[in-house]
Amino acid sequence: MIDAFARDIHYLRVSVTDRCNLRCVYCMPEEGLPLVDHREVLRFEEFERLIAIAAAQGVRRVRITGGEPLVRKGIVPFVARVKAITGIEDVALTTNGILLPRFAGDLKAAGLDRVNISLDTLRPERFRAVTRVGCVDDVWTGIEAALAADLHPVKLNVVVMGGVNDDELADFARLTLQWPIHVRFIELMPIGEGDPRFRGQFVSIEQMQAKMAREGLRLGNHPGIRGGGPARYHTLEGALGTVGFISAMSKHFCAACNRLRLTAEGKLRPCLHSRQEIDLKAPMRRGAPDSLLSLIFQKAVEAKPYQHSMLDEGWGDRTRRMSQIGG
Ligand SMILES: Nc1nc2c(ncn2[C@@H]2O[C@H](COP(=O)(O)OP(=O)(O)OP(=O)(O)O)[C@@H](O)[C@H]2O)c(=O)[nH]1
Ligand SMILES: C[S@@+](CC[C@H](N)C(=O)[O-])C[C@H]1O[C@@H](n2cnc3c(N)ncnc32)[C@H](O)[C@@H]1O
Ligand code: SF4
Ligand code: SF4
Repeated sequence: MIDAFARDIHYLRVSVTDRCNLRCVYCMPEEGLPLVDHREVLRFEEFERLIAIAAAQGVRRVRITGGEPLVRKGIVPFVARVKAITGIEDVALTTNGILLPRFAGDLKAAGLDRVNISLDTLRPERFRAVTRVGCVDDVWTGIEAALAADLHPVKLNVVVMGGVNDDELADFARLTLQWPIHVRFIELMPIGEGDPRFRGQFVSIEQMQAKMAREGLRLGNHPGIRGGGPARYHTLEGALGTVGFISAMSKHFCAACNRLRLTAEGKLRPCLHSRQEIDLKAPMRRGAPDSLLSLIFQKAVEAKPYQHSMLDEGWGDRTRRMSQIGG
């Protein structure tokens, strides 16, 4: 699907649940969010139908996200069904990793291509503070399980926050000397719970790179690894993995945007930042044929803005947090 700015939209991010087993401070309020009623969340068969319709229009990559996708029952057979859809070449999952020890092998067997695992700190007490409930060892066991299952390339997502974890950049980067993993540093976005933190804790990619250089790390350019996202990759000499940067704010990558989002409630969101959402669930449940649902996909593609305006406008959307959009 080609949008109004000649961008090829071929990547669908599917949030299969708004629920999560963590409460990351920049993503969810401590008490959690009012849970969407089960009946309002799409059934896996409904997601499958919509993904097949998107694939028929040129979507080739699917990322399963959430909330935490691994807390939803039936996720493994769902992955297998998505992988079997004609036209889908790459099925990836973004997860906090806590449940990967249990699921990595089965996900691989079901056809999952790869995982991105979110981990913002290597320090146990800090991890507990950032996620409010989590245990960092569980994520490490999850990373090892993903590597053992060959869910390759295994990427780590690190949201960098000033005064919280920006003293761990070198530690994270050095992990790539010992492990074949791809560490990606992400700029904090003023979305949902990230909004009030943004002003005080934002660290730009340029600042991160300057800090790493001061700490003696020499990053060489790297042509990139398998993926459809916006990260720019570098590497340390002799490393098994890479170090990537996702500059969502300071140097956004919207001109190369390739994606649409489908929320757990069956709404198409043309842009991460824009509030607009287009409902697919109601027409689908009223019996709309594939041709009509295809048109709705096209409308969403047409509605994509050229770029986000988070720097000028901040968030201001009280109805949505990152866990509800899928990141
Ligand atoms: N501004 C912006 N940020 C995004 C977008 N998509 C993903 N991100 C952020 O980039 C980070 C990494 O996202 P992932 O879910 O790991 O996916 P990805 O980097 O697109 O995936 P691959 O490169 O295909 O592995 C997350 O913090 C997302 O919130 C987007 O469309 N716009
Ligand atoms: C919303 S989570 C959903 C998937 C899964 N629960 C996880 O944490 O990987 C997807 C990604 O969004 C990132 N994210 C959430 N809020 C963010 C914010 N305000 N700024 C930047 N990234 C954010 C998370 O760190 C994570 O990598
Ligand atoms: S970032 Fe992921 S793991 Fe953390 S609260 Fe949000 S959805 Fe859950
Ligand atoms: S912020 Fe919007 S336009 Fe920019 S890359 Fe993300 S989805 Fe695309």
